[in-house]
Amino acid sequence: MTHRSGFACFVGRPNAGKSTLTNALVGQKVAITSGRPQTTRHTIRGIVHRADAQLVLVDTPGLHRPRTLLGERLNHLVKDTLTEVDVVGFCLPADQKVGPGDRFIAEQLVQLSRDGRGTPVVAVVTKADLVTKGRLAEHLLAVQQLGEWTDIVPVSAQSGYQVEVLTDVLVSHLPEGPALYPEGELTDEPEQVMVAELVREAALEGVRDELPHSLAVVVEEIVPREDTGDGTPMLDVRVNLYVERDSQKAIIIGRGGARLRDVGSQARRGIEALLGARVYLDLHVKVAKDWQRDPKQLGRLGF
Ligand SMILES: Nc1nc2c(ncn2[C@@H]2O[C@H](COP(=O)(O)OP(=O)(O)OP(=O)(O)O)[C@@H](O)[C@H]2O)c(=O)[nH]1
Repeated sequence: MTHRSGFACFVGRPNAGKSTLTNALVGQKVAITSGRPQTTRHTIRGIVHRADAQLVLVDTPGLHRPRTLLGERLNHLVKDTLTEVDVVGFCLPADQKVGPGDRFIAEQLVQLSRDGRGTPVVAVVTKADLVTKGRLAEHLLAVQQLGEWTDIVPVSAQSGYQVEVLTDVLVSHLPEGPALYPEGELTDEPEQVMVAELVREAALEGVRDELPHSLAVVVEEIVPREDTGDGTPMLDVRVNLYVERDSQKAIIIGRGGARLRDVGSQARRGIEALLGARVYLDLHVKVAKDWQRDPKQLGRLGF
């Protein structure tokens, strides 16, 4: 039996279902999903282990037109990722007509496969459960006409429809080779980034409209506590949340600090599950003016 291994990534407009699909393929929640666009800022990988293959999924923040410097950095990150993978899955949600955003990404993919190594692109029609068979057929035709795809696969991450088929198709484009990661390893993303994602997700809950892109989260340190009293392991996790304006700081903190306490306890539950230890979470909210437009600050905040 030949064994294949390699990298795949999903691209697509915001909300196309990339993170949810990654989770469905990997079978465990690793990336952060939400009903709002562009919550995934970092490249988070999930790994599909099979007897005949290992598929490493790179979850990208989504190609989009750069509006701020942050947007440009994200696009570079995406392009770097695309040239490094063995196969690209271009996600197009079945419940939305092919639009200018999709055409923009399609053009970029064509350009990339010309400049790069001719990376195969599989068109993935996501959220198939949301439409009728007739509508799905129409959408598949529209997607076919959008560009040159090695395959077109309709899937539903929600119902599991064709998720196995998609895995087979992606695996078929990987080179022969041994497993790249030991089994059981779900992500090679540093723990700190996942902790930051959990805090960011909790902090944006319910206030996404007010501060969608103005929040950066940096984990300063994760240190085991020396003396925990009863001997059970405990970690001190210190996290800074950066916003651009004082008014945004007030939103995060809430009246009398009530909201920040809720954010802390919600994030802490996730972090304890992730790190497998009790956690003391120390959150600090800071104002960094116009951090999205300042290259120095972007560097310091990890972008
Ligand atoms: N019904 C249905 N909803 C889905 C499916 N896949 C994703 N969704 C929903 O679509 C929304 C967006 O999904 P995400 O996975 O966060 O999309 P994304 O492409 O990663 O989004 P960005 O991180 O913004 O680029 C969420 O509300 C999901 O629950 C699916 O197969 N069926």
